Amino acid sequence: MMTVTGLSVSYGDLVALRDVSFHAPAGSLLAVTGASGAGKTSLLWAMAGLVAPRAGTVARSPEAATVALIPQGNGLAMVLTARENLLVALLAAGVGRRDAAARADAALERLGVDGQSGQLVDELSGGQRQRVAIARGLAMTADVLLADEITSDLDPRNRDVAMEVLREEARRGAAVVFATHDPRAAADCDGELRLVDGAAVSATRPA
Ligand SMILES: Nc1ncnc2c1ncn2[C@@H]1O[C@H](COP(=O)(O)OP(=O)(O)OP(=O)(O)O)[C@@H](O)[C@H]1O
Repeated sequence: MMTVTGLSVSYGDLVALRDVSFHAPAGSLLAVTGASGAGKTSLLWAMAGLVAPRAGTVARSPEAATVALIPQGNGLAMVLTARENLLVALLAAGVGRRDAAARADAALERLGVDGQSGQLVDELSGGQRQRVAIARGLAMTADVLLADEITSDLDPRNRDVAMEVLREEARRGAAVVFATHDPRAAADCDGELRLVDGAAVSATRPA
Protein backbone atom coordinates (compact mmCIF):
# COMPACT_ATOMS: atom_id res chain seq x y z
CA MET A 1 0.00 0.00 0.00
CA MET A 2 2.92 2.31 0.74
CA THR A 3 6.44 1.68 -0.54
CA VAL A 4 9.51 3.58 0.58
CA THR A 5 12.50 3.24 -1.74
CA GLY A 6 16.02 4.52 -1.09
CA LEU A 7 14.69 7.23 1.20
CA SER A 8 17.09 9.78 2.66
CA VAL A 9 16.09 12.76 4.79
CA SER A 10 18.41 15.51 5.96
CA TYR A 11 18.13 18.68 7.99
CA GLY A 12 20.88 20.93 6.67
CA ASP A 13 24.08 18.92 6.98
CA LEU A 14 22.57 16.37 9.36
CA VAL A 15 21.51 13.17 7.64
CA ALA A 16 18.60 11.74 9.68
CA LEU A 17 17.65 8.89 7.36
CA ARG A 18 19.87 7.18 4.81
CA ASP A 19 18.78 4.97 1.93
CA VAL A 20 15.86 3.28 3.71
CA SER A 21 13.56 0.97 1.77
CA PHE A 22 10.53 -0.89 3.04
CA HIS A 23 6.96 -1.80 2.20
CA ALA A 24 3.88 -1.26 4.38
CA PRO A 25 1.14 -3.52 3.03
CA ALA A 26 -2.59 -3.15 3.62
CA GLY A 27 -3.82 -5.03 6.66
CA SER A 28 -0.50 -5.13 8.50
CA LEU A 29 0.94 -3.56 11.62
CA LEU A 30 4.65 -2.76 11.29
CA ALA A 31 6.97 -1.46 13.99
CA VAL A 32 9.77 1.02 13.33
CA THR A 33 12.28 0.73 16.14
CA GLY A 34 15.60 2.28 17.08
CA ALA A 35 17.25 4.40 19.75
CA SER A 36 16.41 8.04 20.30
CA GLY A 37 17.57 10.00 17.25
CA ALA A 38 17.69 6.91 15.00
CA GLY A 39 15.31 8.53 12.48
CA LYS A 40 11.91 7.02 13.32
CA THR A 41 10.02 10.34 13.34
CA SER A 42 11.83 11.49 10.19
CA LEU A 43 10.67 8.33 8.40
CA LEU A 44 7.05 8.78 9.49
CA TRP A 45 7.07 12.47 8.55
CA ALA A 46 8.48 11.68 5.12
CA MET A 47 5.78 9.02 4.67
CA ALA A 48 3.14 11.58 5.64
CA GLY A 49 4.56 14.07 3.14
CA LEU A 50 5.49 16.53 5.89
CA VAL A 51 9.21 16.54 5.10
CA ALA A 52 10.69 16.36 1.60
CA PRO A 53 13.14 13.51 0.98
CA ARG A 54 16.68 14.43 0.01
CA ALA A 55 16.67 11.28 -2.12
CA GLY A 56 14.36 8.35 -2.75
CA THR A 57 10.61 8.04 -3.04
CA VAL A 58 7.47 7.33 -1.03
CA ALA A 59 4.94 5.67 -3.33
CA ARG A 60 1.31 5.06 -2.46
CA SER A 61 -0.90 2.58 -4.26
CA PRO A 62 -4.26 3.97 -5.48
CA GLU A 63 -6.13 2.50 -2.49
CA ALA A 64 -3.91 4.48 -0.10
CA ALA A 65 -5.93 7.65 -0.60
CA THR A 66 -5.75 8.95 2.95
CA VAL A 67 -2.89 9.08 5.45
CA ALA A 68 -3.25 9.95 9.15
CA LEU A 69 -0.35 10.71 11.49
CA ILE A 70 -0.60 10.47 15.27
CA PRO A 71 2.40 12.63 16.09
CA GLN A 72 4.86 12.19 18.92
CA GLY A 73 3.90 14.56 21.73
CA ASN A 74 0.22 14.46 20.64
CA GLY A 75 0.05 17.67 18.55
CA LEU A 76 -3.29 18.65 20.07
CA ALA A 77 -4.57 22.22 20.35
CA MET A 78 -4.51 22.99 24.08
CA VAL A 79 -7.19 25.70 23.83
CA LEU A 80 -9.76 23.34 22.35
CA THR A 81 -11.63 20.56 24.10
CA ALA A 82 -10.77 16.93 23.42
CA ARG A 83 -13.86 16.55 21.23
CA GLU A 84 -13.20 19.79 19.35
CA ASN A 85 -9.70 18.57 18.49
CA LEU A 86 -11.23 15.56 16.76
CA LEU A 87 -14.01 17.55 15.10
CA VAL A 88 -11.60 20.11 13.63
CA ALA A 89 -9.52 17.35 12.04
CA LEU A 90 -12.57 15.54 10.68
CA LEU A 91 -14.30 18.64 9.32
CA ALA A 92 -11.03 19.80 7.71
CA ALA A 93 -10.85 16.41 5.99
CA GLY A 94 -14.28 17.02 4.48
CA VAL A 95 -16.32 14.75 6.75
CA GLY A 96 -19.91 15.96 7.25
CA ARG A 97 -20.93 17.42 10.60
CA ARG A 98 -23.14 14.57 11.79
CA ASP A 99 -20.71 11.85 10.70
CA ALA A 100 -17.81 13.77 12.27
CA ALA A 101 -19.64 13.98 15.59
CA ALA A 102 -20.46 10.27 15.58
CA ARG A 103 -16.89 9.30 14.66
CA ALA A 104 -15.38 11.62 17.25
CA ASP A 105 -17.60 10.29 20.03
CA ALA A 106 -16.97 6.65 19.10
CA ALA A 107 -13.20 7.15 18.98
CA LEU A 108 -13.07 8.98 22.32
CA GLU A 109 -15.12 6.19 23.86
CA ARG A 110 -12.85 3.49 22.35
CA LEU A 111 -9.84 5.12 24.02
CA GLY A 112 -11.72 5.56 27.31
CA VAL A 113 -11.59 9.37 27.26
CA ASP A 114 -15.26 10.05 26.51
CA GLY A 115 -15.54 11.36 30.07
CA GLN A 116 -13.00 14.08 29.14
CA SER A 117 -14.69 14.92 25.83
CA GLY A 118 -15.78 18.44 26.85
CA GLN A 119 -12.61 19.32 28.79
CA LEU A 120 -9.88 21.58 27.47
CA VAL A 121 -6.82 19.54 26.46
CA ASP A 122 -4.79 21.92 28.64
CA GLU A 123 -6.61 20.45 31.67
CA LEU A 124 -5.90 16.81 30.83
CA SER A 125 -3.14 14.53 32.11
CA GLY A 126 -0.32 13.45 29.78
CA GLY A 127 -1.82 10.00 29.34
CA GLN A 128 -5.30 11.41 28.67
CA ARG A 129 -3.85 13.75 26.03
CA GLN A 130 -2.08 10.86 24.38
CA ARG A 131 -5.32 8.88 24.28
CA VAL A 132 -7.18 11.85 22.75
CA ALA A 133 -4.45 12.08 20.08
CA ILE A 134 -4.84 8.35 19.34
CA ALA A 135 -8.62 8.84 19.18
CA ARG A 136 -8.12 11.63 16.64
CA GLY A 137 -6.01 9.33 14.42
CA LEU A 138 -8.54 6.52 14.83
CA ALA A 139 -11.50 8.76 13.95
CA MET A 140 -9.87 9.64 10.60
CA THR A 141 -10.38 6.01 9.38
CA ALA A 142 -7.35 6.49 7.14
CA ASP A 143 -5.95 4.01 4.64
CA VAL A 144 -2.48 4.49 6.09
CA LEU A 145 -2.07 5.15 9.82
CA LEU A 146 1.30 6.40 11.09
CA ALA A 147 1.62 6.28 14.88
CA ASP A 148 4.67 7.90 16.49
CA GLU A 149 5.54 6.73 20.03
CA ILE A 150 1.88 6.63 20.99
CA THR A 151 2.30 4.45 24.07
CA SER A 152 5.05 6.43 25.85
CA ASP A 153 2.75 8.12 28.42
CA LEU A 154 0.33 5.24 28.95
CA ASP A 155 -0.14 2.88 31.86
CA PRO A 156 -0.08 -0.86 31.01
CA ARG A 157 -3.86 -1.16 30.62
CA ASN A 158 -4.10 1.80 28.26
CA ARG A 159 -1.00 0.67 26.41
CA ASP A 160 -2.82 -2.59 25.69
CA VAL A 161 -5.89 -0.66 24.49
CA ALA A 162 -3.69 1.45 22.17
CA MET A 163 -2.07 -1.69 20.74
CA GLU A 164 -5.51 -3.27 20.25
CA VAL A 165 -6.65 -0.15 18.41
CA LEU A 166 -3.65 -0.34 16.05
CA ARG A 167 -4.34 -4.03 15.52
CA GLU A 168 -8.02 -3.33 14.77
CA GLU A 169 -7.03 -0.65 12.28
CA ALA A 170 -4.81 -3.16 10.46
CA ARG A 171 -7.63 -5.70 10.55
CA ARG A 172 -9.92 -3.11 8.95
CA GLY A 173 -7.43 -3.04 6.08
CA ALA A 174 -5.23 -0.07 6.92
CA ALA A 175 -1.45 -0.14 6.57
CA VAL A 176 -0.30 0.74 10.09
CA VAL A 177 3.26 1.86 10.87
CA PHE A 178 4.13 2.31 14.52
CA ALA A 179 7.37 3.94 15.73
CA THR A 180 8.31 2.72 19.19
CA HIS A 181 11.13 2.34 21.71
CA ASP A 182 9.22 -0.44 23.44
CA PRO A 183 10.46 -3.93 22.47
CA ARG A 184 7.30 -5.53 23.89
CA ALA A 185 5.11 -3.35 21.70
CA ALA A 186 7.31 -4.11 18.68
CA ALA A 187 6.99 -7.83 19.41
CA ASP A 188 3.19 -7.47 19.13
CA CYS A 189 3.52 -6.22 15.53
CA ASP A 190 3.58 -8.22 12.29
CA GLY A 191 7.03 -7.01 11.28
CA GLU A 192 9.78 -4.68 12.36
CA LEU A 193 12.13 -2.22 10.67
CA ARG A 194 15.08 -1.41 12.90
CA LEU A 195 16.96 1.84 12.40
CA VAL A 196 20.45 2.68 13.64
CA ASP A 197 21.76 6.19 12.92
CA GLY A 198 19.23 6.63 10.13
CA ALA A 199 20.01 3.36 8.36
CA ALA A 200 17.84 0.23 8.27
CA VAL A 201 19.84 -2.54 9.91
CA SER A 202 17.19 -5.25 9.87
CA ALA A 203 13.69 -5.83 8.69
CA THR A 204 11.22 -8.59 9.29
CA ARG A 205 8.18 -8.73 7.08
CA PRO A 206 4.61 -9.71 7.86
CA ALA A 207 4.02 -13.43 7.32
N1 LIG B 1 13.67 19.65 12.51
C1 LIG B 1 14.91 19.17 12.69
N2 LIG B 1 15.99 19.93 12.47
C2 LIG B 1 17.24 19.45 12.64
N3 LIG B 1 17.51 18.19 13.05
C3 LIG B 1 16.46 17.39 13.28
C4 LIG B 1 15.11 17.82 13.11
N4 LIG B 1 14.29 16.80 13.42
C5 LIG B 1 15.10 15.76 13.75
N5 LIG B 1 16.40 16.13 13.67
C6 LIG B 1 17.55 15.24 13.92
O1 LIG B 1 17.42 14.12 13.07
C7 LIG B 1 17.84 12.92 13.75
C8 LIG B 1 16.69 11.92 13.73
O2 LIG B 1 15.62 12.46 14.54
P1 LIG B 1 14.21 11.73 14.66
O3 LIG B 1 13.32 12.64 15.42
O4 LIG B 1 13.79 11.29 13.32
O5 LIG B 1 14.62 10.45 15.54
P2 LIG B 1 13.71 9.46 16.39
O6 LIG B 1 14.25 8.09 16.14
O7 LIG B 1 12.29 9.70 16.10
O8 LIG B 1 14.07 9.91 17.87
P3 LIG B 1 13.16 9.84 19.22
O9 LIG B 1 13.00 8.39 19.53
O10 LIG B 1 14.03 10.55 20.24
O11 LIG B 1 11.89 10.55 18.94
C9 LIG B 1 18.28 13.34 15.14
O12 LIG B 1 19.69 13.48 15.13
C10 LIG B 1 17.60 14.70 15.34
O13 LIG B 1 18.36 15.53 16.18
